[in-house]
Amino acid sequence: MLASRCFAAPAALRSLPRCQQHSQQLFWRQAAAQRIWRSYATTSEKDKVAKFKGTKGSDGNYTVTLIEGDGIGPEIAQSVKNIFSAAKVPIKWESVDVTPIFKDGKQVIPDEAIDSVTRNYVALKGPLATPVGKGHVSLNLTLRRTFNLFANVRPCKSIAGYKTPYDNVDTVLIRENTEGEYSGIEHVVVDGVVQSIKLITREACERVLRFAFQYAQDVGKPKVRAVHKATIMKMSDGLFLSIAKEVSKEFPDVEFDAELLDNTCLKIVTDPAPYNDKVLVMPNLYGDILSDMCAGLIGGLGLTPSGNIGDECSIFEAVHGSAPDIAGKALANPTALLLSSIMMLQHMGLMEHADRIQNAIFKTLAEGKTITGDLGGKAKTHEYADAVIKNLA
Ligand SMILES: NC(=O)C1=CN([C@@H]2O[C@H](COP(=O)(O)OP(=O)(O)OC[C@H]3O[C@@H](n4cnc5c(N)ncnc54)[C@H](O)[C@@H]3O)[C@@H](O)[C@H]2O)C=CC1
Ligand SMILES: O=C(O)CCC(=O)C(=O)O
Ligand SMILES: [Mg+2]
Repeated sequence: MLASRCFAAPAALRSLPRCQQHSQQLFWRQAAAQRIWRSYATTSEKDKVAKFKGTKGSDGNYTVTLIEGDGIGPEIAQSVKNIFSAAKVPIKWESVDVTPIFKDGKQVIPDEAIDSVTRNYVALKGPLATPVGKGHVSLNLTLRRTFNLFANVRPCKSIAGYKTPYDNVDTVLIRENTEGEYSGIEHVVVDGVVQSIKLITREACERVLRFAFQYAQDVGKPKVRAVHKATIMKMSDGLFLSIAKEVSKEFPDVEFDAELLDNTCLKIVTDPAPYNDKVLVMPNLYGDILSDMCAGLIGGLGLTPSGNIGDECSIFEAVHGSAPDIAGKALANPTALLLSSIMMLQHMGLMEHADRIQNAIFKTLAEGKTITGDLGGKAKTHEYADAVIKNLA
C-alpha cells in the first residue's frame, strides 16, 4: 500500500545525484503515510489539534498503539501495561509488530503498524534494534520520518533520593529528528572511499527551532541555546544556526544564544546547573549522543524518557536501546519507558493519571528498597513494577 502512494520527496532531495536519492527511497516512500490527509471539513482547528492528542472511543477509552520492540522491550512494556491497568488509565493498547517485511523488493514496515499509528495519533514504543553495517535501516528513524515526528524532546531530571554526583540536573534537549547526520545518504565514491551526506533543510530546521522556542515558553524555561559545530560544518550547521537566529526574533521573551557542541559536552559534565534554565536544541546526531550523556548525569539510561512529536502523530519512547546484554533476564529498569508513558499521558491531557503514576514511580525510587540493578538494587523488572503499583494507593 505504501509503495503505491504518490509522494514527492522534498526539492532538496530531488536535486541530489540519482545514486544518493536511491538510498532515501524507503524513508520518503514511508513518509507518504503521513501525507494521507484526512478531511477536516467539519472539524474546528481546536478540535483538530485535540484529536491528534488521542481519540476517545464510545466506551470512554483511548486507543493507543503499542510497539513493544526488541530486546528488553517486551519486559518493560509489560511493566507499563500492568501499572496502567492497576491505575485504571482509560487506555486500550493496540499492539503492532514493526518487523520489516519485503515488499516490491524493499524492506518496509508492515502497513498494519503504519495504519494503527495513523488512526490512533499516539503510540508508545519500546526500543528497536538496528543491525550494525549491513541490514535494514533503523526502524526508529523510519517511524520518525514516516510520521514526520520532527522534534524529539528528551528531558533529563535528577531523581530525588537517588544519589549521583549532581543533585540538580534538569536539562531538556530537543533534537531535530528527521534528517542531518541520520539521513542515511551514503555511497561509495571509489573503492576505499565512502561519502555520507548530512542533509539539512531550512524547512526541518525552522519547524524544530520554532518548536523549541515554543516549548521553552510553554514550560517556563527562559532561554534557548542552539548547540552546533558551525565552525567546521559551516554550511549545514551554519544553516541551522542562522535559522535559529531568525526564529529567535519571533520569540522576544525567550533569550537565545549558541554554543559549540564540544564545549557543551565539557561544561555540562563539569557543572550541569547552568543548563537548567535552558532548552538545548540541535541537529539530529548531536542530540542522540548528548542525550545519552545527560542520562549518565542522573543515573543512566534506565531513567530517561522521550517524545517524538509531529504535527499529527506522536510516538513516545525511552532514550535507551534494546539492551541486548540484559534482555530476557528481568534486569531492565522500566522507569525510562514509564516516564515516556507519563509524557504521553500529559500530551493526551490525562494529567491526573500522569501525576498519580509519576508520584508512585518517584516514591518507589526514593524509598530505594525495590529498585533495579542499574541503580544498585536487586529488584527484578516486575518486582519494581509491583512496588510502583503498591505506591499508587
Ligand atoms: N530508540 C531506540 O529504539 C534505540 C535503539 N537502539 C538500538 O539498541 C541496540 C543496542 O544498543 P546499545 O548501544 O547497546 O544501547 P542500549 O541503550 O540498548 O544499552 C546501553 C547500555 O545501557 C543499559 N541499559 C539500557 N536500557 C536499560 C534499562 N532500561 N535498564 C537497565 N539498563 C539499561 C544496557 O544494558 C547497556 O549496558 C542497537 O541495536 C541500537 O541500534 C539504541 C538506542 C535507541
Ligand atoms: O535507531 C537506532 O538504532 C538508534 C536510535 C538512537 O540511538 C536514538 O534514537 O537515540
Ligand atoms: Mg541514541
